[in-house]
Amino acid sequence: MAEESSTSNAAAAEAGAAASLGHSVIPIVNKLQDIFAQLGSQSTIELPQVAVVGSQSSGKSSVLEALVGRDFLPRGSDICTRRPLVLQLLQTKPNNPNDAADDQEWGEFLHHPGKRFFDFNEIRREIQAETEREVGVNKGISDKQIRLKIFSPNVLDITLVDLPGITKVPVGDQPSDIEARIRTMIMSYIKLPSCLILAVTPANSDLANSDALQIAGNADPDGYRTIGVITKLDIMDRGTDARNFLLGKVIPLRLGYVGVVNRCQEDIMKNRSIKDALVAEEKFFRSRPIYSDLADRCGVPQLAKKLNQILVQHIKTLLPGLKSRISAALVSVAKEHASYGEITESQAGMGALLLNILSKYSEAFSSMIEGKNEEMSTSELSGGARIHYIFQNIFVKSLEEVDPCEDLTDDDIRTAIQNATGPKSALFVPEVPFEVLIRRQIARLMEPSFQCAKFIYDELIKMSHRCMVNELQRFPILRKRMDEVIGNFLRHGLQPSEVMIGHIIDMEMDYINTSHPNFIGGSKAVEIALQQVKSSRIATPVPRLKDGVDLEKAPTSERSLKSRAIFARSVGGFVPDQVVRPVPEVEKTTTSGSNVGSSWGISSIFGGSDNRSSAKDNFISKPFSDPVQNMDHAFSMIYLREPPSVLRPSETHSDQETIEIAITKLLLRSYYDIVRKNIEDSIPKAIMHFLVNQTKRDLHNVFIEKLYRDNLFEEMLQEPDEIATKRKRTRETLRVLQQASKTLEELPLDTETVERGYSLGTDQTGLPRIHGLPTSSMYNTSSGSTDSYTTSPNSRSHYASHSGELWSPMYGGADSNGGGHNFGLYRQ
Ligand SMILES: Nc1nc2c(ncn2[C@@H]2O[C@H](COP(=O)(O)OP(=O)(O)OP(=O)(O)O)[C@@H](O)[C@H]2O)c(=O)[nH]1
Repeated sequence: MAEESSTSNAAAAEAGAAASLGHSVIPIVNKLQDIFAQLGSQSTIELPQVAVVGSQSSGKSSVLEALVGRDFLPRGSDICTRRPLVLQLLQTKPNNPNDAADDQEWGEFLHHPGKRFFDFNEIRREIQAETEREVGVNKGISDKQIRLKIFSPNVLDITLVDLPGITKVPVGDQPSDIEARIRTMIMSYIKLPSCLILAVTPANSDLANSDALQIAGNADPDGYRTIGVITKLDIMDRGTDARNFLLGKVIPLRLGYVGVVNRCQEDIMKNRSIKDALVAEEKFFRSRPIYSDLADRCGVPQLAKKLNQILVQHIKTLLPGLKSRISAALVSVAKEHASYGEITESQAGMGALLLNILSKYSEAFSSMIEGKNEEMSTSELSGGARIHYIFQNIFVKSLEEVDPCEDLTDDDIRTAIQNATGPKSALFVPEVPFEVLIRRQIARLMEPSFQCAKFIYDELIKMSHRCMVNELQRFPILRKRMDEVIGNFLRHGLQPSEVMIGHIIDMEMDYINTSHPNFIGGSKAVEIALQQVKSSRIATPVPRLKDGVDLEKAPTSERSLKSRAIFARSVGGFVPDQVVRPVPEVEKTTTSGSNVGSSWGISSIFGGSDNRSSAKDNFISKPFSDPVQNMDHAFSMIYLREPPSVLRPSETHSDQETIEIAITKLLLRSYYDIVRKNIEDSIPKAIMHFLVNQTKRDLHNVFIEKLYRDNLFEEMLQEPDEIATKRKRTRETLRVLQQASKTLEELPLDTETVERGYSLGTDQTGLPRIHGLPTSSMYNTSSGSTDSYTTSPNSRSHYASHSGELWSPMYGGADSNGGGHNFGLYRQ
């Protein structure tokens, strides 16, 4: 007898713990929270909140209390919960597990910040008082929350909500629409997809009319997050039982039902403890054979188990994300740790390390240029690709866009042509001005070519800075010295490439190869120029050119020109600066018109008059000073005007000049194209050869020559203190992450292990180990004894088939019967 009672006490103690909500999940959650903390993230595991709903006095607060395992909620036969109570359970971590003070549990209300309530009876009184402060003493209700935090080392971080019960008839201070108001209030909590609903219905009422199931059905029509709780099984009408309710035969529910027996009002008056109540509950079910085959759906521990299963499912859904975060963190921390390297103190070791760094740097630099860099970016161009871009998209493209005649006005060309012929009237194609002008244009290519080399140089400098950034972090002195060496080396590499660029452009300017097969040549240029002028004349409404010449009237000349690669020309008259003497329009037209008309073409070689002479006539305003005539004072002197300091060609173009200009432009463009192609090809080659490839080839040697000195090892491999600290810190983070990853791998998330309860510890190796606890159920502690009733797999499948439950928890389907569980309660 004595033995039986001690067994019963032990069972009661264990039941208290086992019945608590989340008891068996706490170790998993704790471990996961630790992992989050190790990852340095603020985020924690968010568990779904649990709300109890049901009609007034159905036993909601009693169920919640039993799940929490502490008496602290006002309960009574009358309306008790009149404001929503949001109860946040928060786990405290004992600083010292051996210190009893660390085991303390207390409550804190939002409306009493900072005040700790260690006496749970006082918490109950404060809930009552706070309710009354808001809604008076006469049964009034309010949707204004009371927020209470319970701190305890033995709870799971979860939020529970106790809601006012549904009532139909207003009493006391209740408004006439009390039912609608309460329903709206309840819905605002249970409609949240993350809310688990405990739909509480007393067994002594009609389940088909259950307010709880009705409102839960509205919020969760698929039943993925609603558990039916049948209370007061002990006060059912004699001769009735709740079997059909529990089996889901009255109203099927996906997550099923759990029947419970809480303390009656008398128990409350007598201050019966929850532990005792759990023992009494167990006795109740044990003494009712009608429930013997429904062991998995009878009793508060079973309700806690069901909730635990759902929480496990929830945690399972979080794991993949957590795992990938840990893996990512592991990779980056491992890399960072490797970048801090190991400490080397011997001279030989330092030499080898330095040599290794210099070689790796040179290789990394070459790889960057060649595009073989391991850490190749996919978001932007880097290394060699940027060099290619500078050559092709900047240098070549800019050159292609250049028009060699762009900054040459017709007047410039005309002036050049006239200057080139000197005092004579030139007869043939203006070759000299072409060469002068093309040289000027080729010279323009010098600057962009130098610029291109500078861009590549800058690019190489940038690349050198990006090389081995992490690895060299620990050796700032070496990094600085290497930057100096490579900077000097690149600067020296720039010089020969610039010299070469100068040569290439000079070569192009030095010899204008008019025999180049791609050059248009004089005759073709003449032909095209004539066509151009002709078609432009046709296009213009005025049939005559500005100087009054109709080219159609010169067919012979054209033919002659077409047949020859050169053509004769008649130089347009020089007109002095307009300031000197403006030429009347009529006079100009007549002069040049007759000129061109007669001198255009081959015929003009022999018969053409020189414009300059006619122009000259215009300038004569004073008699020529002659010594003979000077003697004769009877005659007035003829004075020539001083030639103007600046002479410009006349404003008007002769027809011939127009063609000459067109020809010159054609020749310029054609030859420029040839040069441009050469430059576009040879400048990048020169830069690659003298600067880029030279650097690649010789960098390693230069490093060795400049930096690999016995007496420099120590100085260059000097590490800042901060690196040593970082190395230590990352080593620790790495260890923690490895452990977290291993813990995660070993988390026993199969339902069976979780239900049985387990704890995670650390073995001597520092790695986590898992203990299976004997059991989380009070009912099979004495397995093998006659009091232990284990449900056989057969019997489980039997009642499963009768259950009418569609077990598929909100986080993705698990079998509520949890094949292989050992939760048998009662003798069959
Ligand atoms: N006999 C018996 N009485 C119970 C049981 N559950 C609750 N009671 C009693 O029923 C009354 C109401 O319980 P509460 O837990 O306050 O019910 P509630 O649904 O929270 O009530 P309100 O918040 O007022 O809506 C109390 O007197 C409880 O002691 C049970 O399983 N058996």
